[in-house]
Amino acid sequence: MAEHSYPAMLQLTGRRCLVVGGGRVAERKTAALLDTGAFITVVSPTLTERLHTFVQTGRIEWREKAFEPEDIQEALLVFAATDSSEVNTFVLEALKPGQLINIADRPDLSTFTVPAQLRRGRLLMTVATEGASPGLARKLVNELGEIYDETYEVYVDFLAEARRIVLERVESPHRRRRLFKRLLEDDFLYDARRQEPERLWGRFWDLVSRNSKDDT
Ligand SMILES: C[C@@]1(CC(=O)O)c2cc3[nH]c(cc4nc(cc5[nH]c(cc(n2)[C@H]1CCC(=O)O)[C@@](C)(CC(=O)O)[C@@H]5CCC(=O)O)C(CC(=O)O)=C4CCC(=O)O)c(CCC(=O)O)c3CC(=O)O
Ligand SMILES: NC(=O)C1=CN([C@@H]2O[C@H](COP(=O)(O)OP(=O)(O)OC[C@H]3O[C@@H](n4cnc5c(N)ncnc54)[C@H](O)[C@@H]3O)[C@@H](O)[C@H]2O)C=CC1
Repeated sequence: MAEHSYPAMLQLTGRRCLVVGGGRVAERKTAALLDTGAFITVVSPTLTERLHTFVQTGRIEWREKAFEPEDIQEALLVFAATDSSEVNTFVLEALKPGQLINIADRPDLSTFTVPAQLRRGRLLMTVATEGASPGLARKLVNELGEIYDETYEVYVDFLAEARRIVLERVESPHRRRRLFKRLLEDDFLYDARRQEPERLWGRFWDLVSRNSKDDT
């Protein structure tokens, strides 16, 4: 039986991440780390223009040199993204217990691969093919982007706040479940799409007041 990868959302605030290489692939992996709160170090004699701007704006640290095993230090995630498979394997050999590695040209030796992603605020959709076809992952994410437009950022924020209020005000688990289900019906999404917060919240409060009566 084939062994499949396990999906997980990593919280990287305050953790160290090391990117080895400063080309196109390293740039993409680094860009995806920027808003995670991780400390990002890039080790490479050269950088793309975009990586240079990340250095200039203080978003990443740059060690302008070839990779050495000491660079690994206490990084949780390590990305070996140079154009030399020998260097990438050298990075793997320097890995210490507990560190996770992504090797750009060797998915078979990697502890994790990176899926294609579409973000709408707190909503994240990812597509992975376990290395079978990164292009397909990208294509499907582009298709998802057409269906799940920017409205979803507002909508997910609304759902989060609405959920918090329901948890605070409605005691009966049965009523809560019914409300959560009701909130996912399309009329709320349509209100979010029309950018009419008053109408959206009006509908919500109306629903809550009807459903929290006689609550025991
Ligand atoms: C295993 C994996 C390891 C990893 O990197 O995590 C891996 C491996 C390899 N990719 C290769 C090629 C390309 N990869 C892309 C693009 C992406 N690659 C990504 C992920 C992954 N790529 C992981 C598997 C993900 C999965 O399947 O679920 C994405 C989804 C995420 C990201 O990188 O952030 C990002 C798209 C998202 C976006 O654009 O937003 C493009 C297109 C382009 O560059 O424009 C090309 C060129 C076209 C082509 O070849 O298809 C090669 C051959 C290199 C060579 O020819 O030597 C290897 C090595 C091999 O297959 O052995
Ligand atoms: N996983 C993925 O998504 C993809 C992986 N690839 C693979 O990734 C490799 C890298 O691709 P690109 O970024 O396009 O290459 P690139 O040629 O743009 O960049 C390579 C970078 O590695 C740096 N480098 C070289 N030797 C180094 C060393 N000893 N220590 C530190 N840095 C060093 C270079 O200075 C350069 O910045 C490709 O050779 C290919 O095998 C290619 C496309 C997508």
